[in-house]
Amino acid sequence: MKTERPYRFIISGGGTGGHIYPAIAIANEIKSRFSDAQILFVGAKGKMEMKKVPEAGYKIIGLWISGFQRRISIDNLYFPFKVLFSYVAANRIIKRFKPHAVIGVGGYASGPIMLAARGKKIPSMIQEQNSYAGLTNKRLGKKVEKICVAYEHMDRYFPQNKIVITGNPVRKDIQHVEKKREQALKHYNLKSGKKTILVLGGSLGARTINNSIIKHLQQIIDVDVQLIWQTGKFYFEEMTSKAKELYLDNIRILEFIKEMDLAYAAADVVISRAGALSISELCLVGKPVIFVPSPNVAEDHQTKNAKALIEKNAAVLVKDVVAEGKLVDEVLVLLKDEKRQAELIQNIKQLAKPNATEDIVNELMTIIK
Ligand SMILES: CC(=O)N[C@H]1[C@@H](OP(=O)(O)OP(=O)(O)OC[C@H]2O[C@@H](n3ccc(=O)[nH]c3=O)[C@H](O)[C@@H]2O)O[C@H](CO)[C@@H](O)[C@@H]1O
Repeated sequence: MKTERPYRFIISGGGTGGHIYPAIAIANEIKSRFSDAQILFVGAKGKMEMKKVPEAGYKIIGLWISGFQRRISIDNLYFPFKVLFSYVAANRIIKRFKPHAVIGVGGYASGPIMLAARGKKIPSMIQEQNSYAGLTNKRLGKKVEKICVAYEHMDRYFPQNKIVITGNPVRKDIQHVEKKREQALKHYNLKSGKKTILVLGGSLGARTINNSIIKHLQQIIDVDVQLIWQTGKFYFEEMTSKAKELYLDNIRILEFIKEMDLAYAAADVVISRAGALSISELCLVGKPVIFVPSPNVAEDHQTKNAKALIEKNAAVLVKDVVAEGKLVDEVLVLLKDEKRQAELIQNIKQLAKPNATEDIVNELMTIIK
């Protein structure tokens, strides 16, 4: 394998922020080491990465690929063709771009590109964000050189000798939010004398969390705390129109948060889905958090992600089924209890992996040598 520079890497995957942002963090770290490196992203047509990756300054090619729907769907008729076409397209991309290595971050596009890379004996690596591995990654795990993971016991899914525990790559600006509180409150036009709750529903938003907040919004308004509430694009209009009737001086409702560093910096306590990247970021920023894991993900993996923290007394868990009844009560209790907050902050910070991105790129360099 020739390794003369400039290096060329393909990063494949996407679908949600939990796959896209780690991919961008890895790309930025490669660029900071090798400014002449060429990086090509490969995603799925129509998915979030086709917008977010170019916004981050990288080129992306979209494959015609999607998952097999578990419910009966007309789209499933196309599925075998999509697999075939995307595999052919992936081979063409690999042949033209001639990468030194391919990194798969999960999501539909990972499969065809990683398989095409293996067919051409190009070194490849998986970055698995969750405490659970999906079917595609489990299969790919047998074929790749390295698997960078964020949780212990991943040998349940992958060959032990390929696993390296690095943590998840987190965007650089999220790593140092301590000094940004005043700037953050100003950004959201909120007051520094008041407590602030940040509500996050993962990159796509979370219906149960939104319903829990809207149902008890008056309770939040009554205790005079501030709210930064990310609804996700599917729920934004519904939530803003329902909230309109209330007095909203302390409430900021947002479809999607671009400046996550400022959102974290402004927060005293956080309510969040338990997506792997949100968890890694919350460990780094060290905030008291109540997790409401999504029950709608493969093998209930968000509950497993969250439990890894709950077992260490590093976060609070409210199950999705009971959230509408008790989430707002729980967050208001936590907001008053500074002793409990301090305990959670201390424990969650212990789980942070601030060097994850550097360690992943170190591993990447070993597979091309
Ligand atoms: C519904 C679903 O399939 N969720 C999965 C998806 O999560 P999903 O993409 O929802 O969530 P994650 O928590 O892993 O990551 C969210 C990312 O989006 C960013 N963000 C979020 C909201 C916002 O307004 N602005 C913003 O920038 C966060 O800072 C974070 O970097 O991938 C994760 C990683 O494989 C999985 O653990 C999740 O189970």
